[in-house]
This record gives sequence, C-alpha cells and structure tokens, in this order.
Amino acid sequence: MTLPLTIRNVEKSIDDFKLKINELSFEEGTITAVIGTNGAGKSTFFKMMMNLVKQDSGDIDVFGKSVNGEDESWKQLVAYQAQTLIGCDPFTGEQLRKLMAELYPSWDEQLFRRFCEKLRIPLNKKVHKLSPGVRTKLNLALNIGKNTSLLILDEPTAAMDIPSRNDFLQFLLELMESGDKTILIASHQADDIKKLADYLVFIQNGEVTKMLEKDSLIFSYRLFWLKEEPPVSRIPGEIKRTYKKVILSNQPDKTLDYLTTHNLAIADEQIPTLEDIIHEVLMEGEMINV
Ligand SMILES: Nc1ncnc2c1ncn2[C@@H]1O[C@H](COP(=O)(O)OP(=O)(O)OP(=O)(O)O)[C@@H](O)[C@H]1O
Repeated sequence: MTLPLTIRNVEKSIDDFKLKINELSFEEGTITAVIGTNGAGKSTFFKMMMNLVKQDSGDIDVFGKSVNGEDESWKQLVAYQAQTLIGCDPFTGEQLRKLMAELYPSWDEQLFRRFCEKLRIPLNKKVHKLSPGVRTKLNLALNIGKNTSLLILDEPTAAMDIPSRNDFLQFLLELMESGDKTILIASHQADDIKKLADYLVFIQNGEVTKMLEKDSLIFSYRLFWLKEEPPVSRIPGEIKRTYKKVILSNQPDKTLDYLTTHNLAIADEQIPTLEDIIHEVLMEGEMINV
C-alpha cells in the first residue's frame, strides 16, 4: 500500500539554520504531532512537504509521488493550513468556499457546512473584517472541506477561543473515525497533542527525531516521591531531581530496582504530565529512550 507520506535523508539549510530528517513514514489513519521550540523548523518542515520550500537533498513522497516531480497530482490529495491565510482579504468565506469546491474534486459541502456551523463561522463577511481567531477557523473550514486524505496543520488552534478549540479537536477526532485520513499537526498546546496525537516527532537541535508512540513515551517516564533524600547525587534512570526527594526517571524499572535494593522508601509514584515530558525533551535536550 502506498503511504501518505515518506521522507528520506532530507536536509535543508537557511543561513545558519539547518534541518535534518533521516527517515520518516506516516501511516494512514494516524495523527502525528510535530513538536519543537519557536524557530525549530516546524513550518519549514511542512513547507518542504508542500514543495513551497525545496529541500537541499533527500526525497519527500506524498502518496508515492515526489513532491519535487513534474506530476503534481498529489496536491489534490493534501490540504495544508499555513499559520496565516494569505491573499484572501478581499473575499468572503462564501466566495472562497466556491473557489475551493471547484479546485478540489474531493470537496465535501456537507462537511464544510457542518464545521462552519459547529465553530460559528460567518461566511458573508470579507476576510479582512474577521478577527484573527475567526480567520483561522475559516481557513480550517476551507481545508477540512477539501476532504483530502492528508491534512497538514500548522498551529491551527493558536488564536482560537476555548469552546472553538474543544469543538475543533472533537471534530478532528470524528473525522478520523473513517480511518482513511492522515493528519500532521504542529502545535505548542500540550492539551491538543494529548487529545489528538497517536505519534509525536520532536525537532531537537536541528534534527527531526524518529516517530514516537505518544503513550509509550508517556509511560517511559515516572516521578518518584521519596521519603528520604537519596545518599547519592544521581541514581540509575534519574534525569532530574526537585525538592531533593522528587526523582524524574526515564528508566522507571531501573530506578525502582535501585530504590528497592537500597531500601529507599517511596511515598508516591506518578506518571508525569505530557507537558512536563515535552519540556524535558525540548529544554533539557532529554534523550528519548522509547
Ligand atoms: N524565509 C526565510 N529566510 C530566512 N530564514 C528563515 C526563513 N524562513 C525560515 N527561516 C529560519 O528558519 C528557522 C525555522 O523557522 P520555522 O518558521 O520553520 O520555525 P517554527 O518551528 O515553525 O517556529 P514557530 O514555532 O515560531 O512557528 C528559523 O530560524 C527561521 O529564522
């Protein structure tokens, strides 16, 4: 079966910025979150997939077609939501809807209408008269209406109010029930990532990590609240110590083994939040063991 997206040995430099992706394959029916600090290269990564930025080397294939090739038929299978809606200011949502419906054979009018209703999007106002949040929602409605197999979303919830964000997340999850959609999403919102993603890829020091299963990543970390401060400065698996007695481990079995063998009593044991794990990976350069 042809995969929605495969990437091999891709490198890109812009001035002193470098981005490297060794090998990634995205499977149908999955949502993958791309996570990185500001300026890490998430948008550049997405733009390369859409052939809006050309990679210096390596291959990117969308549904088996090279994005740099002459055959551009793959473009009708992908909807890409950039961070801003460019060139649409003089048009109303209704005019843009008409245009997209003509351009995309897979356009789903009912899906579009349902999304607009759910997120309370006015279609009769010109884009330049909409608030940034409503503009983002209209952009999303247009991309969702395309009903493509692959959906690439660059920080879609950044300007959204809380009810709209919840409705949007719910809508995406319902959309995934068909099993034939693939979504890539860049987000800084731990809650979005927690609710949506099956897989995560991080951009660490200019390099995109392998694909990590979200739940496996979460369960590979553990917080141990000890009754006493350990007698050594670092115990096996320990990656961080707070309040002298709280140990964050990325090898919980090893840590637990040491604590048991050395009679160090545990007051409590917890799975850390996804937000804490993301912080460790991005800010402390924590190596991923999964
Ligand atoms: N047109 C450009 N000219 C020069 N440098 C650029 C250009 N586009 C991107 N860059 C550089 O590429 C790097 C990655 O930028 P990119 O926008 O991909 O990051 P990002 O992870 O999406 O950031 P954010 O989270 O802030 O949206 C940055 O260091 C940026 O300065």
